[in-house]
Amino acid sequence: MGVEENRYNLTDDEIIDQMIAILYSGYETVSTTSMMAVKYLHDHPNVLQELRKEHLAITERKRAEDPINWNDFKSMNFTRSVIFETSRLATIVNGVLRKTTQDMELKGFVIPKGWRIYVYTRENNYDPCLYPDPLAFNPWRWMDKSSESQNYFFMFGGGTRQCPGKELGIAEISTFLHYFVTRYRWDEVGGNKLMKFPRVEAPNGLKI
Ligand code: HEM
Repeated sequence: MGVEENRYNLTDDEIIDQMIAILYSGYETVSTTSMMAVKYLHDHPNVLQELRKEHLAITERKRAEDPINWNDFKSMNFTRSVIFETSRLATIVNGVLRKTTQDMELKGFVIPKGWRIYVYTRENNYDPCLYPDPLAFNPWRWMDKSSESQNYFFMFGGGTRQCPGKELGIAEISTFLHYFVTRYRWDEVGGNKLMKFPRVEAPNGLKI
Protein backbone atom coordinates (compact mmCIF):
# COMPACT_ATOMS: atom_id res chain seq x y z
CA MET A 1 0.00 0.00 0.00
CA GLY A 2 1.42 3.43 -0.95
CA VAL A 3 2.31 5.85 1.85
CA GLU A 4 -0.23 8.43 0.64
CA GLU A 5 -3.07 5.90 1.08
CA ASN A 6 -2.49 5.58 4.85
CA ARG A 7 -4.29 8.02 7.11
CA TYR A 8 -1.77 7.33 9.87
CA ASN A 9 1.79 6.16 9.44
CA LEU A 10 3.23 4.02 12.19
CA THR A 11 6.56 5.12 13.65
CA ASP A 12 9.39 2.57 13.88
CA ASP A 13 8.73 2.21 17.63
CA GLU A 14 5.05 1.51 17.00
CA ILE A 15 5.91 -1.10 14.36
CA ILE A 16 8.25 -2.79 16.88
CA ASP A 17 5.46 -2.66 19.52
CA GLN A 18 3.01 -4.26 17.09
CA MET A 19 5.44 -7.02 16.18
CA ILE A 20 6.17 -7.85 19.82
CA ALA A 21 2.42 -7.76 20.66
CA ILE A 22 1.54 -10.17 17.84
CA LEU A 23 4.47 -12.51 18.49
CA TYR A 24 3.77 -12.63 22.23
CA SER A 25 -0.06 -12.80 21.99
CA GLY A 26 0.11 -15.42 19.27
CA TYR A 27 2.76 -17.63 20.87
CA GLU A 28 2.23 -17.82 24.64
CA THR A 29 -1.54 -18.28 24.44
CA VAL A 30 -1.48 -21.04 21.84
CA SER A 31 1.42 -22.97 23.39
CA THR A 32 0.06 -22.73 26.95
CA THR A 33 -3.46 -23.78 25.89
CA SER A 34 -1.99 -26.72 23.96
CA MET A 35 0.08 -27.76 26.97
CA MET A 36 -2.90 -27.57 29.33
CA ALA A 37 -5.08 -29.50 26.86
CA VAL A 38 -2.46 -32.29 26.89
CA LYS A 39 -2.52 -32.21 30.70
CA TYR A 40 -6.33 -32.33 31.00
CA LEU A 41 -6.63 -35.02 28.32
CA HIS A 42 -4.12 -37.15 30.19
CA ASP A 43 -6.13 -36.73 33.40
CA HIS A 44 -9.52 -37.39 31.75
CA PRO A 45 -9.37 -40.55 29.60
CA ASN A 46 -13.10 -40.34 28.75
CA VAL A 47 -12.54 -36.93 27.14
CA LEU A 48 -9.45 -38.18 25.31
CA GLN A 49 -11.46 -41.12 23.99
CA GLU A 50 -14.19 -38.84 22.63
CA LEU A 51 -11.63 -36.50 21.08
CA ARG A 52 -9.75 -39.38 19.45
CA LYS A 53 -13.03 -40.67 18.02
CA GLU A 54 -13.60 -37.29 16.32
CA HIS A 55 -10.08 -37.23 14.85
CA LEU A 56 -9.95 -40.88 13.82
CA ALA A 57 -13.21 -40.31 11.92
CA ILE A 58 -11.41 -37.55 10.00
CA THR A 59 -8.40 -39.74 9.17
CA GLU A 60 -10.71 -42.52 7.98
CA ARG A 61 -12.19 -40.15 5.39
CA LYS A 62 -8.81 -39.52 3.74
CA ARG A 63 -5.54 -41.08 2.64
CA ALA A 64 -2.64 -41.16 5.10
CA GLU A 65 -0.68 -38.56 3.11
CA ASP A 66 -3.56 -36.04 2.86
CA PRO A 67 -3.22 -33.10 5.25
CA ILE A 68 -6.27 -31.94 7.19
CA ASN A 69 -8.20 -29.20 5.42
CA TRP A 70 -10.75 -26.48 6.20
CA ASN A 71 -13.75 -28.87 6.07
CA ASP A 72 -12.00 -31.24 8.47
CA PHE A 73 -11.34 -28.32 10.81
CA LYS A 74 -14.97 -27.17 10.63
CA SER A 75 -16.11 -30.66 11.64
CA MET A 76 -14.05 -30.60 14.86
CA ASN A 77 -16.90 -29.64 17.19
CA PHE A 78 -15.72 -31.62 20.19
CA THR A 79 -12.16 -30.35 19.70
CA ARG A 80 -13.41 -26.75 19.82
CA SER A 81 -15.21 -27.62 23.06
CA VAL A 82 -12.03 -29.16 24.52
CA ILE A 83 -10.15 -25.96 23.68
CA PHE A 84 -12.78 -23.72 25.30
CA GLU A 85 -12.98 -25.90 28.39
CA THR A 86 -9.18 -25.93 28.68
CA SER A 87 -9.14 -22.17 28.29
CA ARG A 88 -11.87 -21.75 30.92
CA LEU A 89 -10.56 -24.13 33.55
CA ALA A 90 -6.89 -23.18 33.21
CA THR A 91 -7.81 -19.52 32.57
CA ILE A 92 -4.88 -19.01 30.23
CA VAL A 93 -5.58 -15.26 30.04
CA ASN A 94 -6.95 -14.15 33.37
CA GLY A 95 -8.32 -10.75 32.39
CA VAL A 96 -8.52 -7.86 29.95
CA LEU A 97 -7.40 -4.24 30.22
CA ARG A 98 -9.59 -1.23 29.58
CA LYS A 99 -9.52 2.53 30.24
CA THR A 100 -12.64 4.58 30.97
CA THR A 101 -13.29 7.36 28.44
CA GLN A 102 -15.91 8.99 30.71
CA ASP A 103 -17.12 8.76 34.31
CA MET A 104 -19.22 5.66 34.62
CA GLU A 105 -21.39 4.14 37.31
CA LEU A 106 -21.46 0.42 37.83
CA LYS A 107 -23.74 -1.07 40.49
CA GLY A 108 -23.49 2.08 42.63
CA PHE A 109 -19.70 2.49 42.24
CA VAL A 110 -18.35 5.41 40.22
CA ILE A 111 -15.30 4.74 38.05
CA PRO A 112 -13.81 8.12 37.08
CA LYS A 113 -12.82 9.00 33.53
CA GLY A 114 -9.27 7.95 32.64
CA TRP A 115 -9.00 5.08 35.15
CA ARG A 116 -7.34 1.92 33.98
CA ILE A 117 -9.37 -1.20 34.74
CA TYR A 118 -8.32 -4.82 34.83
CA VAL A 119 -11.39 -6.99 34.27
CA TYR A 120 -10.48 -10.18 36.11
CA THR A 121 -12.27 -12.76 34.00
CA ARG A 122 -11.07 -15.74 36.03
CA GLU A 123 -13.98 -14.92 38.36
CA ASN A 124 -16.44 -15.48 35.49
CA ASN A 125 -14.82 -18.75 34.53
CA TYR A 126 -15.31 -20.25 37.99
CA ASP A 127 -18.76 -18.81 38.68
CA PRO A 128 -21.08 -21.78 39.41
CA CYS A 129 -24.10 -19.77 38.20
CA LEU A 130 -22.49 -19.47 34.76
CA TYR A 131 -20.71 -22.82 34.67
CA PRO A 132 -22.30 -25.49 36.89
CA ASP A 133 -19.69 -27.59 38.72
CA PRO A 134 -17.01 -25.07 37.61
CA LEU A 135 -13.96 -27.03 38.76
CA ALA A 136 -14.86 -30.05 36.62
CA PHE A 137 -13.20 -30.46 33.21
CA ASN A 138 -16.32 -30.95 31.14
CA PRO A 139 -15.96 -30.05 27.42
CA TRP A 140 -19.54 -31.22 26.77
CA ARG A 141 -20.77 -27.98 28.38
CA TRP A 142 -19.61 -26.19 25.17
CA MET A 143 -21.37 -28.45 22.69
CA ASP A 144 -24.28 -26.01 22.64
CA LYS A 145 -22.95 -23.49 20.09
CA SER A 146 -24.63 -20.55 21.83
CA SER A 147 -22.34 -20.92 24.89
CA GLU A 148 -19.50 -19.12 23.10
CA SER A 149 -21.76 -16.13 22.30
CA GLN A 150 -22.64 -15.39 25.94
CA ASN A 151 -21.65 -11.93 27.17
CA TYR A 152 -19.65 -13.49 30.02
CA PHE A 153 -17.47 -15.47 27.60
CA PHE A 154 -14.21 -13.56 27.91
CA MET A 155 -11.56 -16.14 27.07
CA PHE A 156 -10.70 -14.11 23.97
CA GLY A 157 -11.76 -10.75 25.39
CA GLY A 158 -14.75 -8.89 24.00
CA GLY A 159 -16.07 -5.94 22.03
CA THR A 160 -13.96 -4.12 19.47
CA ARG A 161 -10.71 -5.27 21.09
CA GLN A 162 -11.61 -8.95 21.01
CA CYS A 163 -8.62 -11.12 20.12
CA PRO A 164 -8.06 -10.86 16.35
CA GLY A 165 -6.18 -14.18 16.44
CA LYS A 166 -9.03 -16.17 18.02
CA GLU A 167 -9.88 -18.39 15.06
CA LEU A 168 -6.21 -18.70 14.01
CA GLY A 169 -5.32 -19.81 17.55
CA ILE A 170 -8.16 -22.36 17.63
CA ALA A 171 -7.10 -23.69 14.21
CA GLU A 172 -3.48 -24.06 15.36
CA ILE A 173 -4.41 -25.91 18.55
CA SER A 174 -6.93 -28.11 16.70
CA THR A 175 -4.29 -29.07 14.13
CA PHE A 176 -1.80 -29.88 16.87
CA LEU A 177 -4.38 -32.00 18.74
CA HIS A 178 -5.37 -33.81 15.53
CA TYR A 179 -1.85 -35.16 14.92
CA PHE A 180 -1.09 -35.61 18.60
CA VAL A 181 -4.08 -37.77 19.52
CA THR A 182 -4.12 -39.79 16.29
CA ARG A 183 -0.40 -40.63 16.37
CA TYR A 184 0.61 -40.76 20.02
CA ARG A 185 -0.23 -42.17 23.41
CA TRP A 186 1.51 -40.54 26.30
CA ASP A 187 2.02 -40.60 30.03
CA GLU A 188 3.37 -38.01 32.41
CA VAL A 189 6.91 -38.48 33.67
CA GLY A 190 5.83 -37.20 37.08
CA GLY A 191 6.99 -34.36 39.27
CA ASN A 192 5.57 -31.76 36.90
CA LYS A 193 5.10 -28.37 38.47
CA LEU A 194 2.22 -26.23 37.20
CA MET A 195 1.68 -22.62 38.24
CA LYS A 196 -1.62 -20.80 37.81
CA PHE A 197 -0.65 -17.38 39.08
CA PRO A 198 0.26 -14.75 37.95
CA ARG A 199 -0.07 -16.75 34.74
CA VAL A 200 -0.41 -20.38 33.78
CA GLU A 201 2.97 -21.99 33.17
CA ALA A 202 5.04 -25.10 33.75
CA PRO A 203 8.37 -23.55 34.81
CA ASN A 204 10.26 -26.77 33.99
CA GLY A 205 8.03 -27.78 31.07
CA LEU A 206 5.33 -30.47 31.11
CA LYS A 207 7.34 -33.65 30.85
CA ILE A 208 5.55 -36.53 29.10
C1 HEM B 1 -5.77 -19.70 22.47
C2 HEM B 1 -5.28 -18.66 21.85
C3 HEM B 1 -5.53 -17.22 22.24
C4 HEM B 1 -6.13 -16.68 23.36
C5 HEM B 1 -6.75 -17.44 24.55
C6 HEM B 1 -6.09 -15.25 23.23
C7 HEM B 1 -6.63 -14.35 24.12
C8 HEM B 1 -6.62 -12.97 23.97
C9 HEM B 1 -7.25 -12.02 24.87
C10 HEM B 1 -8.03 -12.38 26.13
C11 HEM B 1 -7.01 -10.78 24.38
C12 HEM B 1 -7.51 -9.45 24.97
C13 HEM B 1 -8.78 -9.03 24.22
C14 HEM B 1 -9.50 -7.84 24.83
O1 HEM B 1 -8.87 -6.95 25.41
O2 HEM B 1 -10.76 -7.79 24.74
C15 HEM B 1 -6.22 -10.92 23.17
C16 HEM B 1 -5.78 -9.88 22.40
C17 HEM B 1 -4.96 -10.01 21.30
N1 HEM B 1 -4.59 -11.20 20.70
FE1 HEM B 1 -5.08 -13.05 21.31
N2 HEM B 1 -5.44 -14.94 22.05
C18 HEM B 1 -5.08 -16.11 21.42
C19 HEM B 1 -4.41 -16.24 20.21
C20 HEM B 1 -3.91 -15.20 19.46
C21 HEM B 1 -3.17 -15.35 18.21
C22 HEM B 1 -2.87 -16.70 17.53
C23 HEM B 1 -2.83 -14.08 17.80
C24 HEM B 1 -2.07 -13.62 16.58
C25 HEM B 1 -1.26 -14.34 15.86
C26 HEM B 1 -3.36 -13.16 18.80
C27 HEM B 1 -3.20 -11.79 18.74
C28 HEM B 1 -3.78 -10.89 19.62
C29 HEM B 1 -3.63 -9.43 19.52
C30 HEM B 1 -2.80 -8.67 18.47
C31 HEM B 1 -4.38 -8.89 20.57
C32 HEM B 1 -4.56 -7.41 20.91
C33 HEM B 1 -5.87 -6.91 20.26
C34 HEM B 1 -6.19 -5.45 20.59
O3 HEM B 1 -5.78 -4.96 21.63
O4 HEM B 1 -6.91 -4.83 19.79
N3 HEM B 1 -4.00 -13.87 19.78
N4 HEM B 1 -6.00 -12.28 22.93
